Amino acid sequence: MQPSSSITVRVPAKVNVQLAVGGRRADGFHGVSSVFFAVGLYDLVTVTPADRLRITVAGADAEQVPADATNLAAKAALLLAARHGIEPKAHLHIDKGIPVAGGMAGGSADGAAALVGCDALWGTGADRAVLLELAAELGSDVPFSLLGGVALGEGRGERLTPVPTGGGFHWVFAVADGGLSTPAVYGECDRLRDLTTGSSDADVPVPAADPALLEALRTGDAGALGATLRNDLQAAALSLRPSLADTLRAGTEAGAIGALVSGSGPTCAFVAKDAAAADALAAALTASGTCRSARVAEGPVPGAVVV
Ligand SMILES: C[C@@](CO)(OP(=O)(O)O)[C@H](O)COP(=O)(O)OP(=O)(O)OC[C@H]1O[C@@H](n2ccc(N)nc2=O)[C@H](O)[C@@H]1O
Ligand SMILES: Nc1ncnc2c1ncn2[C@@H]1O[C@H](COP(=O)(O)OP(=O)(O)O)[C@@H](O)[C@H]1O
Repeated sequence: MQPSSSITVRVPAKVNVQLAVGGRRADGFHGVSSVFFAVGLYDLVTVTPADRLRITVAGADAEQVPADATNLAAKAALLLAARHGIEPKAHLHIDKGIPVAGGMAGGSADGAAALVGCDALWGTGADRAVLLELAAELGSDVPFSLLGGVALGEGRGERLTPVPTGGGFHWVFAVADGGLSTPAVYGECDRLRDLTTGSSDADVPVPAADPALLEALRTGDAGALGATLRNDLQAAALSLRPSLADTLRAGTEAGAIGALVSGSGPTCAFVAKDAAAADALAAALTASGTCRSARVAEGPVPGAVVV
């Protein structure tokens, strides 16, 4: 394939409609049963030929995103180039639409988008299985950003099985001021478990997917989905950021049919019964003063795709 001048990849955010967290593993990760759900808030990653690897970032909170080799998109480009024994010559421009450090896998999204974009730019022709394997090396959530839709993530979240869904769902996301660190939230989860059980690992049940939640997804039943949302990191996120309780309450009082912290937070996610209810809920959340902004999104949507 001839290298083209510029390739743009669109990649969605995620919310975990279930995040069941097991005990710490020997490698420091936690076993999870994570039902990932891709929603229509997007980053755009544009890959252009260059004489070396360059990263630029624009969009909301761009100044909080590293424009160096620690950026997950840069790591993805370096990994793919090393795999094929080529120089990582590309300019990766990231346009952030996904809240930064918000529990919506924005960095993972950019890692997945960079894999897809660089593979297309360099004509390396990696097949899906190879991209998924490289994605898992980059981070637990990166494979899902490639796949999109709805999927059950096991292991540390990287082993994916698609989950069938019976239609679209309407979401509102309350974006907070400032982020939360994912390792800090897992650490707080362990600390809280230590306090209550004396051991954070021994008595923690092996996480498993909730059949009622899978059925709600399969039938497209928003009310049943709202009733079965679960996030084992929520108590830890609330412990580190108590004001999130006000956000969750504001959304519930404004008519949300389900509410939870998205992943490690601090973004709060709300299920609405239809598009009009989602708009009304977003307006009420904005007026409540309990979040920086409220954004409406539908899902599920596909993973990283060249546009
Ligand atoms: C919590 C979740 C929920 O989907 O995402 P966010 O809400 O932050 O986006 C994920 O588990 C985050 O996945 P990701 O952000 O890819 O994490 P990684 O880079 O693999 O790991 C970062 C750190 O998080 C902790 N970690 C991550 C995954 C996991 N199953 N157990 C863990 O304990 C570890 O401390 C690890 O060093
Ligand atoms: N491309 C990227 N976009 C956003 N953050 C990134 C990126 N690459 C590295 N990071 C770092 O990862 C941290 C977590 O960001 P992000 O992936 O948005 O949040 P979360 O892990 O909560 O979903 C950020 O604070 C930032 O320092």
